[in-house]
This record gives sequence, C-alpha cells and structure tokens, in this order.
Amino acid sequence: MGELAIRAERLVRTFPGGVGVRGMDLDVEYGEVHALVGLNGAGKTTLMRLLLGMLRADSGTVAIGAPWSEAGHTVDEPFGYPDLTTIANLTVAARLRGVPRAVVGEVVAGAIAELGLQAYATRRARALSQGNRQRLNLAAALQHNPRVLILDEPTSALDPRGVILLRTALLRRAAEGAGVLVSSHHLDEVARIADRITVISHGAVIGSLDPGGTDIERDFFALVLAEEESGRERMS
Ligand SMILES: Nc1ncnc2c1ncn2[C@@H]1O[C@H](COP(=O)(O)OP(=O)(O)OP(=O)(O)O)[C@@H](O)[C@H]1O
Repeated sequence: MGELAIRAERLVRTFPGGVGVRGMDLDVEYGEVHALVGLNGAGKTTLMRLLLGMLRADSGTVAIGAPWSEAGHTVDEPFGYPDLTTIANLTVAARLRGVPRAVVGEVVAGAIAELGLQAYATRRARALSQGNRQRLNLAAALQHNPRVLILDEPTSALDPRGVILLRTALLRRAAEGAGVLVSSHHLDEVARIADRITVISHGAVIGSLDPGGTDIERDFFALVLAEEESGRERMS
C-alpha cells in the first residue's frame, strides 16, 4: 500500500459521560472516497475532530498526508463570517489556504459555480438559507482542491440538486487523487459515491458495507444489531 491520505491507529478519546471513540483504526487512501456511517452518537464527529487535531486523543496516533494548506474540512465549521458576502467569505477562506492573490478571483468564481451559489454570490452569509450556508462551507472546503478532505454530514441540509453537485465535486476530487473521508446518514447516497463504507457504533469500527450491495440498509442494521446484541451479552 502506498502513502495514505489519512491514517488513524488505536485512537481513544473518553468523555466524562462515556466513551467517544474507543480504539479506532481507520485509513483513507489517495484517490478514494471513504464513508463513515453510524447511528447518532456513534462517534463519527469525534473521530473527525481527532483526525483534524480539534480534539486531543487520550491515546493512539493520527497521520494526515498533507499540510494544512492542502486539506479541507467541514467539521465544526461555522457558516462563514455573517456580515461578509459569499464572494468575500470564499476569498478569505482561499487566502487562508494559501491560494495566490493573482488566481483567487478565478478560484472563488469556480467554487461558486461548482456549488451552484451564483444567485447568492453577493448575499451576506447571515442572510443565506441553511442549505446555502452548507453549500458555502463546502465551497470553502473544496475550492483550493485539497489533497485531503474531511466532511462531516455534508448533505444534511442540501436539496437534491445540491446533493448531485456535491457528488460530482467529490467524485472529481477523488478522480484527481484526493483522499476523501465523509460521514453521512444517507446510505443510498453514500453507496453512490464511496469506494469503502465503514460502519461505526459505540465508538468503534464494527464492520464495512459493500457500496455495490443490493440492500445496504439491511446490511447496515444487521451489523449494528449484532454489535448491540454482543454488547448486551458482555454486560449480562
Ligand atoms: N464534548 C463532549 N463532551 C461529552 N461527550 C461528548 C462530547 N462530544 C461527543 N460526546 C459523546 O461522544 C459520543 C460520540 O459523539 P459524536 O458526536 O462523535 O457522534 P456522531 O456519530 O457524530 O453522532 P451524530 O450522527 O448524532 O452526529 C456520544 O456519546 C456523545 O455524547
């Protein structure tokens, strides 16, 4: 196996109220979309925050194969500066990722077109709908063509057109060699874009799903219920 975009080994992070992530291993290769699925509270966001260094692990290691300027994420992102327009927000985000001043206008225009934000380009962020705020966050995460992408539930507020735009954008980034980690509750959507699907439950990886499977929802619940059953047996 070649160089990895993301590698996490034996990651542990315990919260006062219980376990967030308990001994997780995960890797993302360059050129693939790797999806994380799991029920609410399974540990997806915690894992992503650990990968991005937003949260300190109790133990375990994380390696990201790109400098910050070549990474993009939408984990815990606010929706931009509320008083700045879409264009201004994206310009700031691009400059912060080191996009040269000479090409920043072109990069921002490309991101606005890619996420379908043309009609909102001069609108202040605070006046955007929730779905368009999510598009703005995604545009900021994608516009500098990062080599490593970490997106937490990127379609949660998107309309069907937005879902298609994002799908196209992520498949393009992966085809160009980026490593993409994405969490989602939309199993059908995940099956369309992911090369690998990892299922997590109660802070641990419990298995994987075949993106080409005929009934991915059934396979998902089979894994989750088996894990819950074995958890109950351990407790009894
Ligand atoms: N800051 C925190 N303090 C205490 N517990 C936390 C904190 N952050 C997360 N947790 C706990 O860690 C577990 C995993 O939460 P996490 O947000 O990672 O789940 P998730 O899989 O992203 O869920 P969802 O699908 O609902 O977004 C949950 O039990 C949650 O309550």
